[in-house]
Amino acid sequence: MTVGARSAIFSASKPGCAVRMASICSPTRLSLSLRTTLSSLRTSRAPGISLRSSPISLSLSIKPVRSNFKNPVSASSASADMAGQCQKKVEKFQTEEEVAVRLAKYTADLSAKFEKERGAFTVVLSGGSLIYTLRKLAEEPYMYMVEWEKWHVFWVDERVVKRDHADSNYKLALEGLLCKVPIPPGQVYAINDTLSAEGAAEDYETCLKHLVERNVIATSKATGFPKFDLMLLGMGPDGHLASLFPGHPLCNEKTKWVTHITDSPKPPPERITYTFPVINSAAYNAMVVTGDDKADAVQRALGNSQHPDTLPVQSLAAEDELTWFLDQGAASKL
Ligand SMILES: O=C(O)[C@H](O)[C@@H](O)[C@H](O)[C@H](O)COP(=O)(O)O
Repeated sequence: MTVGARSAIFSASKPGCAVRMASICSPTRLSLSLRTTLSSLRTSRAPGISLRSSPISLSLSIKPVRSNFKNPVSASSASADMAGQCQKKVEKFQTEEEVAVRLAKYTADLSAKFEKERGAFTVVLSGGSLIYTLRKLAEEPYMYMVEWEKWHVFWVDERVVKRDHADSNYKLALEGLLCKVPIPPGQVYAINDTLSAEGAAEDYETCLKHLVERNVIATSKATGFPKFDLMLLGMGPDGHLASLFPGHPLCNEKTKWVTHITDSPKPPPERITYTFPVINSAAYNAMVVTGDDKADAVQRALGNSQHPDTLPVQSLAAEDELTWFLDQGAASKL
């Protein structure tokens, strides 16, 4: 059944969070079980709805290792010191489909953990193919396992374009996930698309500071930077993550939470991005990589490569746990 476009007007009381979004969610086809209003959907875990919880078959190979990699971009910072201690896991799957199923379960499990522990779940998205790989989260059984009203959604990087532009990471996530699940609109934090790249980065950082003050976003005791519960990240074939590109000085930023770039080698050129101290202060970081065009960068990051140059993704860590999710193509050179 076709559900009409969902109007989402976002507004917040503080200037830093003055994000207002006119919905660009196109009519979406939802399954029979979702033929309902959002409010009734929220009660769909009530008796009467039976969840299909058949066992999920995974081709799973978990290789937990203690990370001992150095963080060359911020070696002297507390963030890097803590990041070096983080638990690192690598999970490999045959297909992208299997990665998608595992990622949905992983995210739903962390959502339940933080809902219980903190009463909120702060999730940071990237753009790119990650959003497609997150698709299972909006399907049974995961759809009904998550308390969506506890979610607060952010972007690790965003292109400085209007929110209805084809390049917008917000638009990508809205159409791929957010318009299918009942997250309160005021808890989806898009950038202010009326500002310059510099202005949008400052505005986003102010928004984050306001949310840290309210304890919506936790603070890392180790680094003093915000501690998001989960960041769902992608990597480019060149080893970039967020909008932190190889050899770019932004990789060395140690003070700002959010910064901007006007010469991104991946178009469009103007973007805002979280910095490494913030990314590496997240409780959980998930790096989701599929496709054999990324096998070289994966090998550089996880293999025994002695390559002298450092890719940004090699500096990735997390305060509690970093997990790499790879399909066969991405893992083909490990
Ligand atoms: O705005 C962006 O460009 C993305 O946030 C970017 O950091 C992305 O995550 C990687 O480039 C991987 O993208 P793909 O998975 O599509 O290769």
